Amino acid sequence: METLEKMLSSVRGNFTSIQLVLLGVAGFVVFKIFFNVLLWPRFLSPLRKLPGPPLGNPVTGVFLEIARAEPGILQRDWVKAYGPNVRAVGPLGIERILLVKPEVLERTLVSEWLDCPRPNFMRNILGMAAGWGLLTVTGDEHKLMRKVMNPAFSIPNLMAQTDMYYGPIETLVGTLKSQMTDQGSNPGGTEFHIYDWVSKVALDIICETAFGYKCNSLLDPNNELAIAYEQLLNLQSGENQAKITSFIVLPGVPALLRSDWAYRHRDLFRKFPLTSPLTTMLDTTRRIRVICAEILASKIAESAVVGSSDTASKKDIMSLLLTARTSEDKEQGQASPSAYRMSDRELIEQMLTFLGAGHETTASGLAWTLYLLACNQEAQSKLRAEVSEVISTNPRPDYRTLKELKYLDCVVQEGLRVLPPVPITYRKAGRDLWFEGVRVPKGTLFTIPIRAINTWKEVWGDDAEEFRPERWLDLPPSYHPTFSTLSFLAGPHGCIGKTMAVMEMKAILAVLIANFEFHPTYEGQKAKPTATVTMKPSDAMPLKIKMVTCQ
Ligand code: HEM
Repeated sequence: METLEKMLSSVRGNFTSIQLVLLGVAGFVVFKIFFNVLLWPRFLSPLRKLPGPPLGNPVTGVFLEIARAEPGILQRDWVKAYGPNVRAVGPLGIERILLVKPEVLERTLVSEWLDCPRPNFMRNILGMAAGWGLLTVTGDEHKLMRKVMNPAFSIPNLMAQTDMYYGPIETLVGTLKSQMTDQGSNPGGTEFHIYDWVSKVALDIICETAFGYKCNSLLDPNNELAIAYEQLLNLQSGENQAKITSFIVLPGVPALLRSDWAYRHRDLFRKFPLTSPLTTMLDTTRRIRVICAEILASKIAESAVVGSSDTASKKDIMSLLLTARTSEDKEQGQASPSAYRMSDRELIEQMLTFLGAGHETTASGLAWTLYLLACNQEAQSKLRAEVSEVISTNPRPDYRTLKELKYLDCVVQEGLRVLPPVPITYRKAGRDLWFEGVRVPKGTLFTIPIRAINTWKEVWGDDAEEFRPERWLDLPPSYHPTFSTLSFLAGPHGCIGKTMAVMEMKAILAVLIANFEFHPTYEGQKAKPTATVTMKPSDAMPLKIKMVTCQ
């Protein structure tokens, strides 16, 4: 005892108190890193019993492999190799488990969704790129916000909106036809980067259905919103994504990036390689917000002048949210403390969310489906036979007619199943949970490998990865109506725009397939998906198009 005291006092004698505190902090940090990166995942975690890929380098874990792979494919390979309960260790020892089985997905996405929120890094990235709206809120705030928005996505409203799709679709058909004529007759077909075109038509449709705003990106290359939005989308390379993600996870950064200071000093970010994409992101999202604010202001002014009945007659989502807000205010004199009243600022964030969540996803879904049809001429001809019969007599089929086109429905479901625009999503354990007898510690990351789930051979059979629309006419007994395809996810955070997106895709495909034939640009053309927020074609999907001569 005496010797120990002597040792301690000799140690104390050599250091000042501040040095001792610093030494203690440094020792704690080194131990914490050692514990998190090596001890916990390798020897202590209850999840270490689950099968999975080798832990790899302690600093990066499986991160580099994931970053290099085609989106969703590595996860699919893991499920094939290790079964549905896979554990993988990411950077700095952070553990993740893959959720594939319907029982576990049901708990995470539906019955225990409040205990399995979106992880902060995901909310911050979505908030930066797609507004601080429905995609970023959670818990009670989410429940209230979603309740206010659900009526805008109701079937009667979607029925009323369907006709709005056809203006942009007809413009697209006319533009493609005139470009084909300009390029002279080409028996093999004219090559188009199809993603760029469906992206424009999807932007024009979402602007009209969400805000009643004519963006006209198909015809007007100078439209402010289209330009700002295109610049924002161009940021979405894998490299930029990695830079933004690694910066945004640092403490305090999301709050900093939301501040006016960050916007005013946005040029500073350009000077450092890690933060360089943020300058464009801050600039473009601010420009989009300003345009959205102008649209909103004109709607508010319009409803004040001509009365809210005029706004009420409009079917775009923003007018509906505004009408709901105005009538609630009238009913209550002022909103009761318990009622959820969306402020102007929140409405603007929602507009950004609809643009972000509703545009690129639909455009990617269309591009992939057209590619799959180009590679499967038999399915394409069968679809043409079905849609041409309708389009030849009724060029603008309504909601009910589109819904009744059985093969079109099979094609859309199958395209979204095989190449889902959102190939992976994440949740985290908000508390300790038990899955299949294994304790899942609070903070564990859940990977929901949508692409792997959609093509899981245990459910879909040996041809699970093939595009075969007919399978929807005779579903396998192992098919689960909610959890066997998760292209739109499920549960309270499932896609609010699902029916709208499906109807829009159906209308666009019906008209395009009735007017054009789609072919690969070379034999054996392969899809080239790139990992951004959504999975889109890295080559903008070149396809050859020919006009359909007789219907
Ligand atoms: C083919 C097209 C689409 C696909 C594949 C798709 C897919 C998804 C997925 C997978 C999610 C869940 C994300 C997550 O929690 O991890 C989601 C959520 C969402 N989607 Fe879509 N979406 C599409 C179109 C649309 C459209 C057209 C809109 C609106 C106009 C929209 C609005 C939203 C919103 C607001 C959420 C957040 C819902 C919530 O958390 O309550 N989406 N979507």
